[in-house]
Amino acid sequence: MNTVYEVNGLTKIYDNQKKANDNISLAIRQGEVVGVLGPNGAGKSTLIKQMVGHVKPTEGEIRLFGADVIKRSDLIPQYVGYYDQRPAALDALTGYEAIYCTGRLRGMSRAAAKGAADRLIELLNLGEVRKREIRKMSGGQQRMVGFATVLIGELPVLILDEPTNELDPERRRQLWDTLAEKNRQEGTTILLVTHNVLEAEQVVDKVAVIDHGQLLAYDSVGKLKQQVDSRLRLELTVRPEEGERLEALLSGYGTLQRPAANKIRLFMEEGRAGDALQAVVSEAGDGCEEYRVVPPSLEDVYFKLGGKEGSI
Ligand SMILES: Nc1ncnc2c1ncn2[C@@H]1O[C@H](COP(=O)(O)OP(=O)(O)OP(=O)(O)O)[C@@H](O)[C@H]1O
Repeated sequence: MNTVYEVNGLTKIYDNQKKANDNISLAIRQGEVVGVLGPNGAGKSTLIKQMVGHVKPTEGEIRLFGADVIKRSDLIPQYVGYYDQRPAALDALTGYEAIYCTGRLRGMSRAAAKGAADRLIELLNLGEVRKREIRKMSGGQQRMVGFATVLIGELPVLILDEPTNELDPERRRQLWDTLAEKNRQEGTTILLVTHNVLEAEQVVDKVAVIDHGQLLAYDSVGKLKQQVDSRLRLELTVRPEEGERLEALLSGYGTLQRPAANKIRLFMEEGRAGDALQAVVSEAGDGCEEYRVVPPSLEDVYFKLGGKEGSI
């Protein structure tokens, strides 16, 4: 598999002496979907801004298809579609114009750009804002138009910084589905920063976890999960006054947590799940209002590796 991006020993110290990236090295191969996770201020945006040539590294190198992007920043727009929040520079254009013009800037013919803009408007349900100026759109609509401008031109690499911010659940799903489809059909390489860990899990192959500017982990979702915890989790919603009795009932099956008065979590080896469930079904009675068994999630990985609760 070809290497798309290679980041070696990347460090960024801003003028205020803030070290936002600290010796980060990673490689992204063709066709991979990589999620960058980490709490607020971890250094995620700083990393990708350097990868698209918007911020100059203090140390280290970044190669895009083998070329040094610091020396050859002209190559970036040819290969990389970068989505940074909303298309502020295009504020005075309508939805259609913004998408079409971006296609033209990427070298498409008039007919090709028109056809592609029409298809994207249809695909992303943007008919309502086709003729509306971007500055008069809602935040979510602006973001979806921004997303369409990234997609036009079928660039081989997409880099997206928190693309689902401000989007409603239906739009979020549409965005994730569109990215997954693009990756599957065109082999597009995708790097995205997101706080939607649970949603990202449906799409990403690999995860980079960053905190305090350092890369804490970089691996496939499956490998990270194994590394963090391969146990299943039984989650119960209980009547608080029954909590102690139920904890006693389950204590022999694994490790218990009581995250809230009405919640009990039991981490257990796969082989114990049947017996633990049996105990709940036959002995918990009214004390347990709801229960479910869940495998380790990307969210578990994130928290275990240093992500902070409340920051996603
Ligand atoms: N231009 C700048 N000058 C000085 N410090 C900066 C600059 N940009 C970012 N920082 C600082 O660098 C650190 C990393 O910021 P960055 O935006 O990369 O984090 P992030 O992980 O993307 O955060 P968030 O999830 O909140 O968007 C933060 O402490 C931030 O305050």
